Order: sequence, then C-alpha cells, then structure tokens
Amino acid sequence: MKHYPHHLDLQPALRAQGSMRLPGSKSISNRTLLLAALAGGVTRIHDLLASDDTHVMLMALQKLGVRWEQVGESQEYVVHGVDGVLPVHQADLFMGNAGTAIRPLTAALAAIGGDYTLHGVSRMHERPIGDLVDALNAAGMRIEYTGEPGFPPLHIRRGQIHTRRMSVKGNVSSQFLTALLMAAPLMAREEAVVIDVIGELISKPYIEITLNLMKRFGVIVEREGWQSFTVAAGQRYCSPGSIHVEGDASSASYFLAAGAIAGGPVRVEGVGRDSIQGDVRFVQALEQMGAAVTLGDNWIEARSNGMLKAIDADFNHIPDAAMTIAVAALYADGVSTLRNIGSWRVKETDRLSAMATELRKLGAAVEEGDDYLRIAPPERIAPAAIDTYDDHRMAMCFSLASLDGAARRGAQIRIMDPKCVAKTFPDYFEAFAMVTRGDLI
Ligand SMILES: O=C(O)C1=C[C@@H](OP(=O)(O)O)[C@@H](O)[C@H](O)C1
Ligand SMILES: C=C(OP(=O)(O)O)C(=O)O
Repeated sequence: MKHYPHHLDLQPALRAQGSMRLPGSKSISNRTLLLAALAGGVTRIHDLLASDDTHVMLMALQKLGVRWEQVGESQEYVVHGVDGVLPVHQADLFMGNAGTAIRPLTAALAAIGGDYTLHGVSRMHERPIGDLVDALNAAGMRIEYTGEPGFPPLHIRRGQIHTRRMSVKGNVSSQFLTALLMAAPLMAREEAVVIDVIGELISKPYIEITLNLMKRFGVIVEREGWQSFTVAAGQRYCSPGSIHVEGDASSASYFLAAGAIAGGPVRVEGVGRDSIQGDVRFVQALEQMGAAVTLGDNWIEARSNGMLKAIDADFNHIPDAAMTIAVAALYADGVSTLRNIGSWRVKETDRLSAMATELRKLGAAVEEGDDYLRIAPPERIAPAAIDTYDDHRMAMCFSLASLDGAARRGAQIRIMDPKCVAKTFPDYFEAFAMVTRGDLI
C-alpha cells in the first residue's frame, strides 16, 4: 500500500522537461480484463494499469470465479477465460468509483444471470446508471435498485430475455452503450442483438475503443453511424492469445500540457499516433493553443512555442483530457471557452462546479454554464490550497498551476488529499516531479 501525505506542496517550477513512461490505459485495461474473462481461452495481458479502478475489476472477476495470475511483480497478467459461463452464481461486488467496471459488469452479469449485488463508494451511489438498467430490464433482465432508483447499489437476478432489439440513451454516459455492446454476444447465441441509440451520443471515441477491443476478441459489430449497432448471432469472444495495453492518453495530457506551458520538450512514452484512444486528440487542442507537438509511433512530445493562445472549442469527444485544457487556460493570452462538457457533472464529482471553484482560488474569473466553462486567466496565478473532491483528475490537472509559463508565473500549489490519484495513476506526483525536478526555485 502506497503512503500518501494529507497534502502535497508543489513549489513553482521554472521548466518542465524530460520524458516519462505512461501507466496503462484505464479504458483499455478494464475492457480487456472483462473480455478476457468472458472469452474462450487464455489471454496474456501486457502492461495492464495498476490502479484502484483495475484492482476493483480484478477483485470482482476473482469473486466471480474467473482465474487470473499476475506474472511476478510485473504488470503482465494471465486471465483464464470462462467462455461466457461464470463458475460463481452469487456474489457481492465492490466497484469503488470505477465507471468502467460497474457499467460493463452490470450488463454482462444481467445477461449471464445469477444473484449479484454491485455497490461502490458513496459517490458511485450518486452516479447515474438508470439508462443502462432501463435498457436491460426492457429486454427482460432483472435488475433492481437497493437504494435510490436510477443509481447503484444494484441487485441483479436471473432474467429471461424476450427481445434482442434494445435501445439506450446516449446523452448521460457512453459507458451504457459500451456495456450493452460488450454484453451483446452473450445474448446473441441464437439471434442477432440490435442496439439503437436514443438521441445524442456523447463521448463517442470511447465507443471506438469498445468496438476495437471486441474485434480483437473476435466479435464484429455492424453499425449505422452512431445510431444503431448489430451483433450477429453466434459470435463468441475468443482470446487473441496476448494483448498489449497502450499507455493512458488521458494521463498523458498532464505531461504534454506541462511541456506546452513550461518550455518542454516533454515526451510521454507508451502512446503514439496510431492510438485507439480518443484522448490522443487532446494534442490537437494543445496545437490550437499554439504548442508544438510531435507524434511518434509510441511517443508524443510537446513543447512551448511562446505564449499559449486562448481556445474556444467543443470538448465533448475528450471529456477527461478537457480538464487539463481548463487549467492550461490559466496560461493563455485571453478568455477560453470549453463547450459541451455537461457530462462533467456526473463523474467523480461535479467537475464543472469543482473546476470553477478551484480556478477562482488561483485568481481566474470563471463563468460556469450548464455545460460550459469560460475562463479568464488572472494577471498572476495566486498561491492556493486546491481541494480535490476525491477526483484524481482534479489533483493531477491542478499540479500544472505550479509551472512557470511564457506568460505568467506558476504559484505555490497545495494539493489536498493527493491519494485520490490512485484511481488511475498512483505514481502521478513522482512522475510530475521527474519532469519538473532540478528547476525548483
Ligand atoms: O468508456 C470509458 O472508458 C470512459 C468513458 C468516458 O465516460 P462517459 O462516457 O461517461 O463520458 C470517460 O469519461 C471515462 O473516464 C472512461
Ligand atoms: C470519468 C472517469 O472515470 P470513470 O471510468 O469512473 O467514469 C475518469 O477517469 O475521469
């Protein structure tokens, strides 16, 4: 168990420079674990993310009777797939605050059938899951709420599927569609499963990750744009043998932003131009802000090009990495607007409100809309103690405010409760120190 202090003081840093190796992608790790568990055959997973969210998935799979082994102390795991038949029919599963665990597992367990309860930390019980439960129950599954309707905890029982045409709303979280897609082959033994998306779908690139990984495990999804997805009858997941998890593109955003703000070059290793993660498109936003970015096969590098320019853009496709832009906006030459980020309100915390509150502590003038933020940078960044709301991304992105940029100086930043980074990046502050060390004032 890693030890974290109650708070962490980051001294202003003149320059960010160097390279770092990224931890594995959370989105790819948790999808791969579940698909490997459901598949026929044994899967060797390389560079799995080690963090709270993957721990939750690994422990849940273990409780469900899925055998897996870690190879020594490494991040290589061997998962023995159950070919769609879970050995354990009754389990109580702790899901922490991992959306990528509870949503896909709910759909898979409902489709397989059994007696399962799923619950998490208190914030998890405030994060919506009703659209997914509605879609599954309408098809004949039996999922009940044991607390507030529309939210975990959930009790899943054995249902009886009576229609394989399902519909799901896409405007709250794309993870609901991801969950149905991943569970679809379990329900398509004799008949195709069709999933229609009702209304607007948010966070679309995450669906590409889902489809890509399902394909690696042998299941092809036919689609009509973002409206309708079909899994033909008789497809089963089968192990690809071994699979490598790319570095996390959302985690990369903090280091690339550091390079763009404070000299650089900063290089992240483990993700590159052919990444399947939508969050690599974060670099386009950095470029729009005037940073110089180079993409290699398995690395990305960012450096400053003078003062950052303000940005006004739609960030619906990269909701996680967009938080990094909000803090980078402190260093821009004018007012920035981040649009179409309403989903921030139902994540680890209400991120629109938390971001506005903490940016104001640093001296920024912030307008918080229903689904947008407008950020006017301060003349000077003010030293502040940043509350992190048990949100890893709040802790990680606010570390950037300690950097000196071309336009303005970073301030002394106190990060409260830094242990929240363990959700996706337990060693974040060590890695951040590596690219800023030696330049402390
Ligand atoms: O499918 C995924 O891996 C994710 C989808 C996104 O959530 P929403 O679809 O709820 O925006 C993202 O914010 C989350 O961190 C990971
Ligand atoms: C929204 C996030 O997580 P989750 O997978 O729990 O939705 C996130 O990591 O920013």
